[in-house]
Amino acid sequence: MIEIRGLSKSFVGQDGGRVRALREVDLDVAENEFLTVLGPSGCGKTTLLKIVAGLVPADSGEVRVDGVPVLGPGPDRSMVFQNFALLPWATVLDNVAFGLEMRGVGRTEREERARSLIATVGLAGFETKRPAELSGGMQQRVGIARALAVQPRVLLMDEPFGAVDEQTRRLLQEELLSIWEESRLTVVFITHSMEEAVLLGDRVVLMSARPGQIAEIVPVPLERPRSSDVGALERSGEYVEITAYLWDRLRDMHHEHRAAR
Ligand SMILES: Nc1ncnc2c1ncn2[C@@H]1O[C@H](COP(=O)(O)OP(=O)(O)OP(=O)(O)O)[C@@H](O)[C@H]1O
Repeated sequence: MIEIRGLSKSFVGQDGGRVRALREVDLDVAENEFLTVLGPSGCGKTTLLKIVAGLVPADSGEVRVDGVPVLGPGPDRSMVFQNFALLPWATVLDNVAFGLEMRGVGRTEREERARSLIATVGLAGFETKRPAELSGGMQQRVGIARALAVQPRVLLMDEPFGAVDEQTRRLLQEELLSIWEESRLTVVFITHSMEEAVLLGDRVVLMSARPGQIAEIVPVPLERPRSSDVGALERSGEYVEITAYLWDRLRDMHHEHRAAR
């Protein structure tokens, strides 16, 4: 469904030097797949996601969604950001309905859809609050509802649970899993957590640093649905084994990177 071919991207750093963020990345994401992306800091994960979102142009290569080249942002793809990126002056309801308003959906319909999604993410009753009145976890629930409001086919999530406490993170993981299990969404999810990558993903993409390339793709053959008993899953031998394998690979990559410098 998402085809990424030969994607390269460089930036000019503050010292005027060139930073190669991505080099010749090829990746396919299947329809309804939950793909997680893991890699050392600065390996180009966010850049990759932003190029798929159409927010940043690639230097070379291309991204296609259902065969159509990505030339900019589109209603088929929604992004969820680590720092929530909500409109501070707008209510929860208006934040969630914002994308629909931009697309010209009438007030009654957009408010109806927004209310239903606010309930889905567990925030019924908070429609008139503003972001500053909410906890980080609640703000990210708004971020997820806002992304889902436009009924995208692809959800692009950039470390969405990186800024919330551990307990909230667990709840949000379970909620995201159940939303995804009931939908036909395709998800690309960036994380720093090996555990999160395994818990959520059908496959884990391991990226290596400078320039960012795909080092390996690790399948996660754990049973679905996973939302009902995350605790049991985390105690299973398979889960522990895959997580340990990811750590071995990341540690090797870290040592190789240090040796090459
Ligand atoms: N707009 C920009 N201008 C200059 N350099 C940039 C820009 N955006 C990203 N970079 C550089 O490109 C490289 C990849 O950045 P990117 O944010 O994609 O990595 P990341 O893997 O998401 O990092 P992290 O895990 O720390 O969020 C980094 O070296 C970063 O400093």
